Amino acid sequence: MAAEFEDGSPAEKLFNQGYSYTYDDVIFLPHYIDFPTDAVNLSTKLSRNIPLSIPCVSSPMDTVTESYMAAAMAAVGGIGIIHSNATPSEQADMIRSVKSRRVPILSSPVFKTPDSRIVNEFEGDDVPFVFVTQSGNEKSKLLGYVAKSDWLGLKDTEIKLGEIMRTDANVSVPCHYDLGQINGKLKEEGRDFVVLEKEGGEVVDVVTKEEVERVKGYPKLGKGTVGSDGRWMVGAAIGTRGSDKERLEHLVKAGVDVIVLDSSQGNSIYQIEMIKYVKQTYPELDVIGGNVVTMSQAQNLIKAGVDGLRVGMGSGSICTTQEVCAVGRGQATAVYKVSSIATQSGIPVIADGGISFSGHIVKALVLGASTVMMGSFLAGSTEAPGAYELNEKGLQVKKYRGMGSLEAMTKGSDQRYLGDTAKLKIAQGVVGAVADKGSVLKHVPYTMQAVKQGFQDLGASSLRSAHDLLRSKTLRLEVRTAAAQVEGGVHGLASHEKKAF
Ligand SMILES: NC(=O)C1=CN([C@@H]2O[C@H](COP(=O)(O)OP(=O)(O)OC[C@H]3O[C@@H](n4cnc5c(N)ncnc54)[C@H](O)[C@@H]3O)[C@@H](O)[C@H]2O)C=CC1
Ligand SMILES: O=c1[nH]c(=O)c2[nH+]cn([C@@H]3O[C@H](COP(=O)(O)O)[C@@H](O)[C@H]3O)c2[nH]1
Ligand SMILES: [K+]
Repeated sequence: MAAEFEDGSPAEKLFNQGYSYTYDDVIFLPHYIDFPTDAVNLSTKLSRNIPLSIPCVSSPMDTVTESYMAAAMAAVGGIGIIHSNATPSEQADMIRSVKSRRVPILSSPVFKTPDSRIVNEFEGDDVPFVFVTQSGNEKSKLLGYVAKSDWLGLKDTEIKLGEIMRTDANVSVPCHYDLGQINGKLKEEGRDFVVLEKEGGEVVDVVTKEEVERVKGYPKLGKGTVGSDGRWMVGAAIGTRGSDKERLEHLVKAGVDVIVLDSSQGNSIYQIEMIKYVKQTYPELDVIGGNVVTMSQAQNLIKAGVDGLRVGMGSGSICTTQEVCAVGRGQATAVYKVSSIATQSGIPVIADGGISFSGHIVKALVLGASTVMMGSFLAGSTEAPGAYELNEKGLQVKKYRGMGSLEAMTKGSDQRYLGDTAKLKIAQGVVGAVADKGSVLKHVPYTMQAVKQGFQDLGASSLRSAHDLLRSKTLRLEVRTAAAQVEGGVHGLASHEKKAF
C-alpha cells in the first residue's frame, strides 16, 4: 500500500543518505492496530534450521553465556551461545551440562568420596548436603549423601562419610524430568531435594525445593527450545584457526546444535575457509558467520554457505573497536543493510550488540533482524557467570567484560592474538560491571511483552509482517534530532524511578 501523502520516510530512503544511524537515532511512526498484544507472535529463526519461539540470543562472552545462562535461554524459548574462552573440553562440558537437564536450574553440589572425613573436609563450608560418589565428583554413581545437620551433631569428626551417609532410595530422578515432574516428586516424597541422574547412575545435579519454588514464581515457562534429540538446543562459538577444527569436533561430540564463527570482522579468507570446512565436514550443523555490517561482507559469507549472519561492529556496550580501529557502522543502518541482502537468500540475521532496552529490540527486529544477541542486557542476571559484588555505591553488580579486553584475552583466547603479534596486544574492549537484574526467567518474558506492545503499535503481528511492512514502504521512519531524543526520554523531573515491571 503506497501512502497517499508524504509522512515520514521509507527505510530504503532513510538508510541511503550516507549516515550511520544507531537505534537511538531513528524512530518508527505508529501504524494501525487491529489485533490485541497477545496476538503478536515473536517466533523466528536463529539460522536456517534453528527455530526459536522468542528472538533472543545470549552472547558468546565469558561473563554472559555458560551452561546456566544457556539452559535459562532455552527454557524461555531463546538460545544461548557458549563462549570459547575455555579449553575445548571445558566448552564441550558446558554443552553437555545444558543437554543433560530440562530445568533451568544449576547448582554446584559438593561431592566427596566415601573415605573423606568430616573434620578436614567441611569446616567452614556452607553447603546443606554433601553427596558421596566413588570418584568424589559427579562422574560416578551416587552412593549416598550426608546432610549438614547430620555432621554438625557428630562427636567423632574423624569418621568417614561412607559410614554415616544416608542411602535411602528414591532420592534420584531421571535427568530429563521437567519442573512439573520434579515438583511432583518433591511433594510426593516430602523431600527438600532430588538428585538428577543419568541412565547409568551418573549424577547430573541436585535440585532443591527452594530452587523449584523460585523458578515457579516466574512467568510460566513453555516447552522451550528443544531439538530433535529431545534436549535443549545450545550453540557454541569457535574461531577460525586450525585448532578450532579440533575444538569443533569436541563440540559436535557433545551435541552442539549450532556454531557461531566469532570474529569482529567476518569477511576474511580464514572465515570463508572455515565456513566451507564446517559445511563439508558436518553438513547437518548450522553455521553462523560474522560479524558483518555491510552488504558486500554479507554477500561473501552467504556465497561461502553460512546458515545465519551476525551483524554488528563496535556497537556493543563494552566495544571500543570503532575508537581503536576506526571501522564499524551504526547498528540500525548495519542491521537494515545486511538484512536487505540476507533476506534474498533466506538467511536469518542476528542483530548483535547495542541493546539497552526493549525499544532497541523492536527496532532491530523491525529493521530486518530475526533475532537479537545481547551481552550487557543479560549480564548481571542470576544466570550470568560470576558472583555478585557490592560496588563503591553499594549497588549489587556482576562483572561484564569485552572478549577483546586485555583481561579476557589474557585469560585464554590469547593465541588468537599471539599468533599474529606475539608481543603487541591491543584491547578492543573494556572490563566493567552490570547491576543485578534478577533472573532472565523473569527479565526476558517481561521484555518480550514490551516488544509485543511495540509490534502492536506498528500494526505488525509477527516478524514476517513487520518485515513486509518495512519493505512495502508502508512503515515509515524518521531520524530523531538530539532534542527529539531528549524529549523521547524522561525529562524535566526533579527525580524519578524507572521501573518497567
Ligand atoms: N562485534 C564487535 O564489534 C567486536 C567483537 N569482538 C569480540 O572479541 C573477540 C575477538 O574478536 P576478533 O579480534 O575479531 O577475533 P578474530 O579471531 O576474528 O581475529 C583476531 C586476529 O586473528 C586473525 N586470524 C583469524 N583467523 C586466523 C587464521 N586462521 N590464521 C591467521 N590469522 C587469523 C584475524 O585476521 C585478526 O587479525 C570475539 O569474541 C569478538 O566477538 C571484538 C571486537 C569487536
Ligand atoms: O569491540 C568489541 N570488543 C570486545 O571486547 C567485545 N566483546 C564482545 N563484543 C561484542 O559486543 C556484543 C555485546 O554487546 P552488548 O553488551 O551491547 O549487548 C557481543 O555479542 C560482541 O559482538 C565486543 N566488541
Ligand atoms: K561501543
